[in-house]
Amino acid sequence: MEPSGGLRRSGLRRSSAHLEIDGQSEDGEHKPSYQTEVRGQSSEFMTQAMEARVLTTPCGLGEQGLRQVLVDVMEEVKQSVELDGGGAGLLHTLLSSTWLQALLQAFECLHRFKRQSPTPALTYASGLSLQLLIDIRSLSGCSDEAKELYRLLRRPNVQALFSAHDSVALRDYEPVLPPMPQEIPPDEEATRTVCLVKNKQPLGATIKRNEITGEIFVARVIHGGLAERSGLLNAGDRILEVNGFVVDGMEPEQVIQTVQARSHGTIMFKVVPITERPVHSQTMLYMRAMADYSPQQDPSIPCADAGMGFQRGDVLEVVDQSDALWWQAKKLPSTGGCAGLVPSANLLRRKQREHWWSQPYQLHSCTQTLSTVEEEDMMSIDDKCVEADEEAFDSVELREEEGEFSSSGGLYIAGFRRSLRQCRRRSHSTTQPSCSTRCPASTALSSPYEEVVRYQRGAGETHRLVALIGASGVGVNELRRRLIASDPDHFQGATPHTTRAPRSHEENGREYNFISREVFDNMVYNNRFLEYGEFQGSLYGTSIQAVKDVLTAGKICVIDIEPNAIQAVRTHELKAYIVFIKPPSAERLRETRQEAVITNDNHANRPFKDQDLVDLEEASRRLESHYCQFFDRVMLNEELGPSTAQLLGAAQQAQDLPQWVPAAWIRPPQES
Ligand SMILES: Nc1ncnc2c1ncn2[C@@H]1O[C@H](COP(=O)(O)OP(=O)(O)OP(=O)(O)O)[C@@H](O)[C@H]1O
Repeated sequence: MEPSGGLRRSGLRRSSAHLEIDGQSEDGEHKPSYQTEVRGQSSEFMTQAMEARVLTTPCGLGEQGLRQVLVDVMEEVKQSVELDGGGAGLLHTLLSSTWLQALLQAFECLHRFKRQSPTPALTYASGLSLQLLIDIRSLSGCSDEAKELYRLLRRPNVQALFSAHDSVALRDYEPVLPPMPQEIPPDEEATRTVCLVKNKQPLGATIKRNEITGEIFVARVIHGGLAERSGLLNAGDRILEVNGFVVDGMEPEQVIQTVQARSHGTIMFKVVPITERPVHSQTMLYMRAMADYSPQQDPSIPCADAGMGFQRGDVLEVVDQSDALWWQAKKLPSTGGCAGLVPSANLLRRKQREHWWSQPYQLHSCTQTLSTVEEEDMMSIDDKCVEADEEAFDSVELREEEGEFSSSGGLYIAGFRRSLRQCRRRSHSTTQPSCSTRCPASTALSSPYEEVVRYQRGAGETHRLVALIGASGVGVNELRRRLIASDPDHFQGATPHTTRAPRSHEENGREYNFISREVFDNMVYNNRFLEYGEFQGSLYGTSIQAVKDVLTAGKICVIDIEPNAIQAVRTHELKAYIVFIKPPSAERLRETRQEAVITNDNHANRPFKDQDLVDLEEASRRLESHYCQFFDRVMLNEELGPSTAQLLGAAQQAQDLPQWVPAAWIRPPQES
């Protein structure tokens, strides 16, 4: 029981029933009030019965006494017990408890004493009379009244009266309080009865056992769960009983079974609350998962049922980071339910390193054989391309270019050169191919979560770069070309650089920026390229500046990239919106790609074969499975018309609607 100074009337509330017994004397003086907490849900009729009782109880407790109020309450509770086995029974047990009765007796005793106790007029009357006698004698000429007072004070009977007064005033007349009942366990007053009403939802708390003492504790309270919402159970509380069963020495599983025995209805815990409650600071932290996690496959999770699985790309709202190892989070879009346990960034990184239980999307090629095999796969395709007739590529390039001129009414759309696309397959990202930075996968390993924030481009800001990515042959370039052609004043590609000599029809700065190998090398050295590569002895690359030129001209820059360039475009200044172009099913591919041509085999520009469709599906699946966490949008390229319209919508939404972006993009440049 803890005193409180409020003036509340007693009552049981409907959903979180407090029994509050307050006092106010008839003369309006505040009396100490006592509050016993029995939270939980009492039944409707109990609530009404108690509230009715309260309303008819006179305010002043002086005459009737607290115990009388309690006796009345108990009488009503007794009648309700037969009707309601939950809340009423609990309240009856509480009000009948010996310790509560003893405390109320002590309270009444003190209350009576405070009202009736005589208080001395002076603490030392003899001393004051002596002082007066001395003062009067020291006067040179005193009045008759002063002489009279002097005579009175010197009388032996008056002196005896003062002396008697002083000895009475000095004595201690504190009341003797009734003894506390012997049978109360010493720590009984430190326990709390917590009553929660379960309605088929989980309790939202985990428990642990002290292996030495066998004591059971609340290990963690899950955010948004029943226990957390009640505010009555805290991590560190020691559980003594569950529904009347003593739990000390029980296996945690047995305790859980006892709790789970009731899928709904009242569960009563007797707990010793933790003395120092942890301070919860509400965090508004959002993280994009850069790794997959499955609690069911993680033997180290403290409670798999409380765990929450996620996949790369999921955005998590982290609601509790108080535990260094296990955070609590909700997956967005959140339906407002219970949070789940997820490994902290450090723990997940450690697990990824161990990686014996999980499948991180792509371990770095230094450490994982699979990745190496896949890379070799791609290289072998590359080699085949290189072996193909050089003239074939040149003629394709020329034809494309002519097509672009004619289809766009004299408009030239840069950046579609076949040779550039071919050279990409052995390309480099802007960061030099050091082992740790070359592929985005390595970054994800060091950072399994990426903090994200909601971002919407401001009116005066440049547009976000739109970067398309997809397996070769899926239609990335076809869609990009159609998007730009649909509104060339609004969309534009970035003009690539090459060391190749210009052809007769080519203009510097239109098809390519033609530069010397020396200049190209210098640009590579200074990290000026998003990606670059070599094809048939010439270097090709897309520079950051070429993209920025389009953006600063107020247009939306649309480029296509290889996975190696993902990291290079995900920057504060480009804020790339990455669209993954996905093929439809093999059957739909066959139907829609009747007129399509492919250039990723020994032959350039030949019709799709069945095996091409199978390969395309497989390459696309691999690409998605490795890099999906970086995709802002996944788009199916089924039929060209609707797909172009869909891409147009996505590119526009990237500029106009709020999107999750890495928090580092939004922070001031020096912090990112
Ligand atoms: N939705 C579609 N329906 C029919 N044909 C399509 C569709 N999308 C693309 N194509 C055709 O498929 C072929 C390959 O497309 P595209 O050249 O755009 O592929 P890509 O993804 O850029 O790959 P690469 O860089 O290897 O050429 C082209 O002939 C293109 O016209």
